[in-house]
Amino acid sequence: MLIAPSLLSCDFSVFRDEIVRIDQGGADIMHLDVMDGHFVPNLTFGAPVIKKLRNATDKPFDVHLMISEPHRYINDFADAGADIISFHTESDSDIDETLRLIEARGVKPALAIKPGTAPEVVLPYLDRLYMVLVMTVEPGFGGQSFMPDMMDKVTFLKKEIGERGLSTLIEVDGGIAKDTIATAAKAGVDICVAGTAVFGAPNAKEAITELRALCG
Ligand SMILES: O=C(CO)[C@H](O)[C@H](O)COP(=O)(O)O
Ligand SMILES: [Fe+2]
Repeated sequence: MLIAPSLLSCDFSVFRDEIVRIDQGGADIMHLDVMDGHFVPNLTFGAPVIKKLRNATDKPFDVHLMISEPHRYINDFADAGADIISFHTESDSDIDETLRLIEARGVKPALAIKPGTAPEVVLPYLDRLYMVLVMTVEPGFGGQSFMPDMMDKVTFLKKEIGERGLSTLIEVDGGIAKDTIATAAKAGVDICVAGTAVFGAPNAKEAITELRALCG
């Protein structure tokens, strides 16, 4: 299991130091939540901020776009140093065109689905995807409760990935904590995003170590 702390819950007044802290704490991937106040009712940061932070770590930058028109900004996030770009199937952008923009930049493409979205929507694109992001809360805010019934989507997608002989990864995002991560691990999740569970803990390194250990 790879642990991807969500910087959404970090202390933004020392954003760079927070990245260094979780890098040294054993984070595998840096999860960066981009929100536009339109696709979701919250605003965070964009490509210029990510670009300035890119040299704080060598770990991959996993950019989760919660924006209405992701296709308009793919080049900006690629220029900023994104390693993985996830965008939502529920956005207004054409999925095929947006994937092509990501592929053209050599960035790893991922599709994200909200809790109300059926996993079947990603199937036509599965063989092009590095990862599928299954949301386990409604996107927009950290600190919400994990939705265990989303694991049915993980099981469904893992089966499809296996049958097609693909290596597409499954990431879950929202409410991952000490009491929920084993459920995700059992379902076959490859990457767990954790915001509150890492940044709300007294010691981020211990929190990351404990989360990983709970996966068995
Ligand atoms: O995409 C997100 C919210 O839309 C965040 O990545 C997610 O909520 C992480 O926070 P937490 O672990 O506190 O639930
Ligand atoms: Fe996220």
